[in-house]
Amino acid sequence: MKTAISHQTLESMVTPFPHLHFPTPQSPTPPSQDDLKRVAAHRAVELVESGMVLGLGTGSTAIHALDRIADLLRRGALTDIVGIPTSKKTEAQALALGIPLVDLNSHPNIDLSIDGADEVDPHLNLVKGRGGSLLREKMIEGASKRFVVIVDESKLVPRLGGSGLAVPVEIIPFGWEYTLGKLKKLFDGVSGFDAKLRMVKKEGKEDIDVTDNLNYIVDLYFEKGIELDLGLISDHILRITGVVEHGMFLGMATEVIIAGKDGIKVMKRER
Ligand SMILES: O=C(CO)[C@H](O)[C@H](O)COP(=O)(O)O
Repeated sequence: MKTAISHQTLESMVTPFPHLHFPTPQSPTPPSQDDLKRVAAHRAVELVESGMVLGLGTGSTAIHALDRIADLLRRGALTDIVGIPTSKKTEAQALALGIPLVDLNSHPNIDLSIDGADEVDPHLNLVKGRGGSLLREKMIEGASKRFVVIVDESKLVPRLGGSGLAVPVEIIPFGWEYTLGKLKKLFDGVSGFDAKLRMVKKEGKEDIDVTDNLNYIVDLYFEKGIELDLGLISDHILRITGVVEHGMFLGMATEVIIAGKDGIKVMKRER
């Protein structure tokens, strides 16, 4: 699989927003980040056809896709859709919206998954899982014929890990300090590297964050982004016993829909 993306091709794919209102130059309010997330999500939902099995993403961008799908189902513009949620949160949201759900066991061949991302690099590699759902997302999106990523332009980075935010790794709770130590050792000597167990505030108290799969998350920080070979890093992380999965989605996205102040850009991967 090779990516055919350059800045030039990216620019040439810029299209105006065809169906959504945006403030004109006369208008004082620029689109908010949430407006941009909704625009990208609605564009992706244009790819949904009746009868499809859909992977339903997790997060503040993916919820706009769920809302739109539910709206089209209610109006009869889409029929016979079933969705597979990538998290318990998405499952609850989809049920509340009336989207029929199935699971990966009964439906292992997914037509289309739509999900957000935390970072997108120029080769369509992603960091996902700052919302904690990376494992189910990777399983479901990996089982999809088409995996469409929806982001606002703030998610574009020259290299993964480059936004200063974390690259998450899901680990089993047993011996977590041992696994954290192994991850730290792997990147020993990498300047500006740090690794921390993800914590969460619950009722005013700090507690360990637990995933839908009852695992923990270690967040890896790379001050300058990952300057090493991503495939190699992926292999080394996955080889640590105690690691379940990491949040680098390499070569998985078939296209990325990016909403920015100037319009929508679509980056596609050639198969
Ligand atoms: O990977 C994810 C959750 O695990 C999300 O897709 C990612 O965190 C992006 O979230 P948002 O759309 O809220 O910015």
